[in-house]
Amino acid sequence: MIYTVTLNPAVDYVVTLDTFTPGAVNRTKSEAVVFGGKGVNVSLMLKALKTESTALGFIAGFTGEVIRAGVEASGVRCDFIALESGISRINVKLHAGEETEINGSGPEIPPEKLEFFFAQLHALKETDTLVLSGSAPRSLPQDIYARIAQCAAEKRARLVVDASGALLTSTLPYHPFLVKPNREELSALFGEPADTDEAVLALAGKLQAQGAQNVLVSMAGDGALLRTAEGAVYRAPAAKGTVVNSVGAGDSMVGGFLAGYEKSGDFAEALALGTAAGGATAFSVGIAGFQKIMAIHESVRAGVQRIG
Ligand SMILES: Nc1ncnc2c1ncn2[C@@H]1O[C@H](COP(=O)(O)OP(=O)(O)O)[C@@H](O)[C@H]1O
Ligand SMILES: O=P(O)(O)OC[C@H]1O[C@](O)(COP(=O)(O)O)[C@@H](O)[C@@H]1O
Repeated sequence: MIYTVTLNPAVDYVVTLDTFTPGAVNRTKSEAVVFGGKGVNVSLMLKALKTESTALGFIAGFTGEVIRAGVEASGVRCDFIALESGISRINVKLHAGEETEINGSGPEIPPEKLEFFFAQLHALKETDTLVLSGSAPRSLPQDIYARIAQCAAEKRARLVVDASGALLTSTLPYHPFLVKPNREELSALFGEPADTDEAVLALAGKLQAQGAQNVLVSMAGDGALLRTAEGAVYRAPAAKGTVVNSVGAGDSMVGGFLAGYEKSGDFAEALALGTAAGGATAFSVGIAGFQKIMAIHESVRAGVQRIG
């Protein structure tokens, strides 16, 4: 079973405006509400690709209940822990020429609820995959990702991490099967530019030297690069289409990659499906559905190349 962990799920409020003027009253042109948080999005994409998963994490208040109901209605099994106070985040995604995001910090998670979460993880098995994605609410200890990663390692479950900064690096000693930074996150991790394929691959190699197995670097409209544990390098072109809302594209790439890898055990296939899934979501308001992904899958797949 694939388990996704979203310590900090969110309702994403996606608004478009012709122009955005700070300090003034701005009126929207369109608005939409979608359920988000990185692990939740991975589960939604896995479902779209007919791959089962269970969504874990913490929800709170009316927004938490909306997230649970929405995710369950999509057919994803949820085992969220409900908090007794606070609300799950409402993250604002502003589209006014460029994309601006305002992400909340999330509700307080009391120690007993955290203990309950670790008890859930205790049931992990060697055949399971644990996907650890997104930020952690401020109330959680700084080593939270390391502790979860250690738990997965003890159970010999496959670990996948999509997070930034110290949250990501703290998991590397536990040898995650896959990490998926985007180009900006990769550059920020090392304080070095990641503006060419060579630079990206060199930094991906540094992540491997610190313990990561396979490194998938998403590069938005420039596609993606994968450096495998064996040192093979694959490049995928970005899908062609009109961008509607690229929020969730990275999570969709992780979901697509895992669905592709589960089905084929082949990195090129996994990369192709991940890239198609990411593109299809960028061309949609929320997480893309099966038809939209399949419509671009073949052309992306034909463009995937082994370059090293
Ligand atoms: N503008 C775009 N055109 C085509 N594909 C895109 C676009 N934006 C994202 N994607 C696809 O989704 C993947 C993940 O997007 P990216 O923006 O890099 O991730 P994140 O959301 O984590 O920042 C990319 O590698 C690409 O395959
Ligand atoms: O946990 P974080 O880092 O604040 O990110 C949460 C946000 O990320 C998203 O999951 C989208 O992530 P990506 O665009 O990286 O795929 C949103 O749905 C959510 O609002």
